[in-house]
Amino acid sequence: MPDRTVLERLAGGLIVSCQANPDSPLRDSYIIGQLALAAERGGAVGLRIQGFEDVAAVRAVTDLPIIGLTKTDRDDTEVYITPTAAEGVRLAELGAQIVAFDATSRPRPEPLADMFAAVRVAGALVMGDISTLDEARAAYDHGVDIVSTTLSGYTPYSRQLARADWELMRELRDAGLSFAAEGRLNSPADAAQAMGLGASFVVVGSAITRPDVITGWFRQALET
Ligand SMILES: CC(=O)N[C@H](C=O)[C@@H](O)[C@H](O)[C@H](O)COP(=O)(O)O
Repeated sequence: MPDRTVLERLAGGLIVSCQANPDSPLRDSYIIGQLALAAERGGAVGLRIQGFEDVAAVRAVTDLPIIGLTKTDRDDTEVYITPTAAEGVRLAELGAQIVAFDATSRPRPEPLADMFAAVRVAGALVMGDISTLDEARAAYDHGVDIVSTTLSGYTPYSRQLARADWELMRELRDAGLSFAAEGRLNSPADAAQAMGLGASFVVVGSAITRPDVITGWFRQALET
């Protein structure tokens, strides 16, 4: 059975997403492991890690809780974050205590409830990456342990914002639904604001672990 106390370990804390796109110079599992160690040194209470190799590499260097996911391009669906139960189970076997799934309302290859159940049997909790309040409600109906605002702006029907989706966070809070805040939290002030809006914990990626993206922010600021 999954260890539910992992959510208590994460509560109120910072989870750092250590991911590198295939075209990034940082795309190397050793480097991802080093980014994870740097995040731990800075006080992260958990890590969000993409792909089997990176989850294994990070598990080998730290005991921090891992939220694992895959990013899989498929011809038959728009869903790309952990689209199948088999991927989720493998992530759990490699040491992810929480597996993140796309929990949007888009057509998917396998039913959410089945994927959640399979991952639980493998010993991990499930996070539902959502883009709207309705998707969060549906994810809880299907038995999710926590939802994350990850996919706001990444479905055509959700708010398309250049900043974090504070409105979605307020909606989740007002509906009494536990949530992780994630997506475009690009400064310490953003992270603190998300906690102030009732997030259980916050997940930050680009602003900490994507120097190519951060460099672009600075370059743009100099151009204007
Ligand atoms: C939409 C999607 O695929 N998000 C991914 C989910 O794991 C990551 O690429 C993000 O970096 C992560 O969600 C953190 O967000 P931000 O990098 O904005 O702090």
